[in-house]
Amino acid sequence: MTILLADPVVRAVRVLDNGDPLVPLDYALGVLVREGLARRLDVARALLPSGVDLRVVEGHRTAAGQSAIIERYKAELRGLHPAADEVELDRLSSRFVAPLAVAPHVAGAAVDLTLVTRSGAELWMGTEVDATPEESDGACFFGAPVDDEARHNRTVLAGALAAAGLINYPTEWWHWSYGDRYWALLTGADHAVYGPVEVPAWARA
Ligand SMILES: C[C@@H](N)C(=O)N[C@H](C)C(=O)O
Repeated sequence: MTILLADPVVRAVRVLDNGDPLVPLDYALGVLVREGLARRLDVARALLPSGVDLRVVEGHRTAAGQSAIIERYKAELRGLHPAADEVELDRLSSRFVAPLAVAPHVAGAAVDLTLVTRSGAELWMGTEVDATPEESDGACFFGAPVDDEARHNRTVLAGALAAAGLINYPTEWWHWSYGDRYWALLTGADHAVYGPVEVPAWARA
């Protein structure tokens, strides 16, 4: 059964931040991630079939950016589920966006990504990156019944990223992380190694 990011077991995981800095990815303009994650993405890239590469769409996200996505999506959910209380809204929204307290992107520990050919064409994955459960009728879930091409490409993506030490958030085929609380919970690590981190001065506009 999928553990959602709103589940209290995620928040209960300890964080002992190892202080890895945020670093830019030279193959993804404007994207910052923790150094340990960047190294693992390099490993994953090397494991991909010839002619296929990662397109990293997003890495570190500010707390304000995370909160804005939460508020926007919760407003949509309130319209769709007028009888839902706040606990249920938190649960539903965490299928698509993490609660701020445990947000992997805010820790620089997560990437949203897909696969591209050498010429930059995106491979078919069954949905666009960031399609909500409602927009995609559930096809955004990694294990959803998608067509053979999308299943093959999701399997290639997962094979490289999992071998490099990342874990997937099962409600989003494109979301992978290393070092955050969710990663620690799923891998059985004693603690998370990345907590919330600010954008360094050198990277601010
Ligand atoms: C909003 C979506 N792109 C995303 O990043 N979701 C994950 C679960 C997150 O908020 O960490």
